[in-house]
Parts: sequence; structure tokens; C-alpha cells
Amino acid sequence: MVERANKPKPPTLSSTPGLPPQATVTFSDDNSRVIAELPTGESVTVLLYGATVISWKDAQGDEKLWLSEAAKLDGSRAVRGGIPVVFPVFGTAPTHPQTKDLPQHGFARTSRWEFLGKSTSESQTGSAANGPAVKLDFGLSSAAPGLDPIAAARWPFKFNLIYSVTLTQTSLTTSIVVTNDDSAPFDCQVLMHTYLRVKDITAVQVQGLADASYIDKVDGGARKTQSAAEVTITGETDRVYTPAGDPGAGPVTVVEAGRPVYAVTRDNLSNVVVWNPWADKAQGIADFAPKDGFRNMICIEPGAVGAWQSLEAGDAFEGAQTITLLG
Ligand SMILES: O=P(O)(O)OC[C@H]1O[C@H](O)[C@H](O)[C@@H](O)[C@@H]1O
Repeated sequence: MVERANKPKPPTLSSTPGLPPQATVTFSDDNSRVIAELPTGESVTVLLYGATVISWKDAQGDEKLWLSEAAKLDGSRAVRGGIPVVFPVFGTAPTHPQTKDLPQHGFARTSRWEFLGKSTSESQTGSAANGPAVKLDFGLSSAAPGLDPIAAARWPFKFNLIYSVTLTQTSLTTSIVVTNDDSAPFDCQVLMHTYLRVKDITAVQVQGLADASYIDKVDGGARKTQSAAEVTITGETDRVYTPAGDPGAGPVTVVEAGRPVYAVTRDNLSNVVVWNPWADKAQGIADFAPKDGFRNMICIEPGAVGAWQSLEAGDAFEGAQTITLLG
């Protein structure tokens, strides 16, 4: 049962001018969520609350993201699942003067964003046409009526965020541009808290993090190095990885029962958080359901959270992730 804060307007459906009829992309915007569906059946749903991607389905209708059955979709709390946007602080930062009073993961995920519009194009893989792609743009600024009021009062900077969600037949890209519209500099962190759906967490291996340094939040923030070639999940896992080299260098790949299923590539996002609450922690998270749902999810969270992004007045920061379906 979907809960809504306001009585929705009737959905509006429209096709896309500029594309041939057989390539019609379908849109629905009911003032609480935006849905886009490619002619081949892939779809994405974005809740305006938090600009949270709450569903990404392939052409067969198979869901790629994990969303808690107890997730609140009515704006009463951050969505448990999908892809919440973390800004301007990851976790909490009690010793950082600018963000010390903000709630966990900031306020982007608890603000109502504005839908700025949609655009379509032909996506390419190398030189091959890859069908239509659709891009949905969302905005949140310090002047927005939907800004979380409590959080905004605790972070009094002028800012602008543009968040874009791009769907192709084989991938989902989320990208963010943070602009400092203030006359003073500010520090921020950004992260895309992606809950990927898996069939059985005990059969999952995460590749692409070998030799990366990480902070182990389950072990009191100890600094470690990933010695095994693959990360496997056998208990509560909460690690902030900093892979060496350029963020664009190589994907983080989720392999399930020996079969690669997702490749996550990063653009200008230096960190990757790997999170699974496992049984005990899931038990204590009120909106986590079913309680054994930790078996069907793994969070792979690209972000810029290992250090502060210091933006001078007028400066911008841009980062993106692309999740590609494999196999
Ligand atoms: O419960 P939330 O505020 O949504 O946070 C969920 C999780 O987010 C990240 O993955 C952090 O690394 C975890 O420490 C945290 O538990």
C-alpha cells in the first residue's frame, strides 16, 4: 500500500516528441513520484521525497533495487531502500563545526525535491545504438519550499543541487551537481546510498576492491586493507573503501553464485561504502522489513565521503555512478 502525503493529481501520461513512434518512452508524474518506462519495458520510479529512486526494473519486470516492505514513502522519514541521496554529511560528524548538528546522512533524503524535467536520447555502447535513454532531472536548493526545515536551519548555506537519473536498457546512472551559491565557502560530502537487490547474500562476492584501504565501522573505525580479492558478507558489514587511483579506473562488480550481475562505475566519487546490517542490526531498524531482508540486499554506495569537499563561493562539485546489468 503506497502512502501519500497529499491527494495526488491524476497521473499524466505523455510520449516523447522527437523519437519515432516505436521508440515511445512513457512518463507518469502524479506530483509525488515520476515513472519513466522505455519501449522495451525497462522502468525507473523516483519519489520526489528525497529524489529517492525506489524502483528500477529490467525488461522482464525484475526489480534491481531492494526496498523495505516497511519503508515510509509518505515523507515522514527517509526511505529505507532504493537509492537515497546523502548530502551534505555522511553519517554524523560531531567534530565538524559546519555539519555537527545535522541528522545522520544530512537532509537531501528528507527534503522534497522539484521535478525539473525529462529528456530522451539514443544511448550508445561504443559505436552501436543501444535504444532510447531517458534522463529525469530533479532540483533542490536552499530556497526550495520542500527543503527539510529543521535540517536547513542547522546548515545555513545557500546551495543548489541538480540530481539526474538516466535509464537505458542496460544501465542506470545517477549524477549530482552541488553548487555553492553562498558568499562563504562550505564543506560537504555526497553519497548515493544504493541498495542493490540480490537473491542470496551468502552467494555474493564483491570484486574490484582488492588492495583498497578501508575504514571498518564495525571494528570501531579501524583502518584496514582489503587483502582478499573478493569481499564476502558473512555478518554485519559497514566499510568505507578508498580504492587506489582514479575513481573511473575500474568497476566494483557484484557477482552472485559465480555470475556477474552488476558493475558499478564511478565518476569523481573516490569512496565506495559496502553495507549490510545482517540479522541483529536489521532487527533493530524499525523500518527494515522483512527482518531477513538483509539476505536480499547489498548496499554499494559510491560517494565522496572520505574527505570534505570544500567549495568556494560559486564553485561546483559533480559526481556520478553508473550501475550496469551484466549477464
Ligand atoms: O539507517 P541509515 O541512517 O539509513 O543508515 C544506514 C547505513 O548507511 C551507511 O551505509 C552507513 O555506513 C551505515 O553506518 C548506516 O548504518
